[in-house]
Amino acid sequence: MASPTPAPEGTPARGPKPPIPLSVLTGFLGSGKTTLLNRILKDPAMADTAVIINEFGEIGLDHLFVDQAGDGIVELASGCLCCTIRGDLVTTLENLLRRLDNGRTEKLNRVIIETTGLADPAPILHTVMLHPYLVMRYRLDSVITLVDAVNGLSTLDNHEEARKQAAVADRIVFTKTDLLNGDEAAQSFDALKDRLQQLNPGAKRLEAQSSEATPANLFNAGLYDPKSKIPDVAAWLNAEAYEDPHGHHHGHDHHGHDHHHDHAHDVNRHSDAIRAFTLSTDRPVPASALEMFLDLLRSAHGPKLLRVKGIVQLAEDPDRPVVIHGVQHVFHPPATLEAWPDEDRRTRMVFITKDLPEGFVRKMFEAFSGALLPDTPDHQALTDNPLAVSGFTSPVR
Ligand SMILES: Nc1nc2c(ncn2[C@@H]2O[C@H](COP(=O)(O)OP(=O)(O)OP(=O)(O)O)[C@@H](O)[C@H]2O)c(=O)[nH]1
Repeated sequence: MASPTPAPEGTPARGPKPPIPLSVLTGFLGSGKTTLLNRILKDPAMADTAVIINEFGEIGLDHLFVDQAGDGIVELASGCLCCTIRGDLVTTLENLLRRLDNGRTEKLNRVIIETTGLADPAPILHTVMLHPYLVMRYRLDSVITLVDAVNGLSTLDNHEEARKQAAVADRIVFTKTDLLNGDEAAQSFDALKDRLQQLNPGAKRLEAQSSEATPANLFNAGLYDPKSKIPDVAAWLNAEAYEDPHGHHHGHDHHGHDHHHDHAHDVNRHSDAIRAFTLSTDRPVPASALEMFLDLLRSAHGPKLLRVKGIVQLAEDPDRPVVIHGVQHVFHPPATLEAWPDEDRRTRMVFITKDLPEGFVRKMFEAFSGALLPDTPDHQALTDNPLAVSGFTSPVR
């Protein structure tokens, strides 16, 4: 069993290699993952990609195979690599690095992990985020979720896993749009899009059959675009997309009924427990307050945080923003940027939560960041007695 090695032998002395972008391709059973992969792997922009899949038997990449190597990694005619998860994902990811470091593979531009149809992508992201070596060599790029335009709505209605897959996506790709015939199908597709808007307003949407489903549009959704020095934080966060298109302000709705979600019932009879919202403040946040906020949120409500992304202006170092990125209870090591990418220097965080109301997170953030509401315990009280936090769930929906 391979264990992480801090400095692989044979690494050229010219410093560490840039981390390899890693994307997760997910989508419900039969949603068209293999079909899309087969198509995009032929694109020259996908050269030197490695695809990790669960079972070869399931995937129709046979015609691309040319060479079966001992480590279970297969070289495709396109120059890409393909491997199954034979041991665990860590071993598979290490094997790819080993090939790169010992020169058996010359270049590795990208890794794509195709999940099984029923998988929750979070544990895959955790595997990389929690591993001290892998987190240095790979960087999380995008979660791409495929949604069947015909069956997607009923799949979302009936399967929790499908809702989670959609909620954590950076890209939502509609497949089988060619099968949408007639008014009824068109209406159902509109309802599907509305439903996804509720689950995950920030994800960019594409149609698999259209010319827009290119590698450039599917990938590079992460914070770091290798071509630009200053990361495009605004595109990564896409915080504007979380704003209510109907003009209701979430933040002013702490008490009683939440009309934003009421009108949503027209399209969403099932009242998803998944919520997407954004918090922002132009007041710099003390580093200790940020740490306590995230710690408390993570330790008390980790499983309910499907995805958290943010850029934070620290009181101690306001010119160098900190980027946070969490999936459930696991947070990526925070990254400090050398400068703000544009003139917007507000702290902005986007949340996709399950069974965790927006008002609760908002109040907790306001308490820690110092923007106190009159009826909110101050952050000193919260940290003196973290159990007190549960006390202010009651008035908030
Ligand atoms: N008409 C049409 N059929 C599609 C499209 N995408 C996929 N299919 C078909 O849908 C079926 C399932 O596609 P796959 O690519 O195998 O789906 P998958 O997500 O990899 O399936 P699993 O690995 O079983 O989860 C196949 O018969 C495909 O030919 C599409 O855009 N239009």
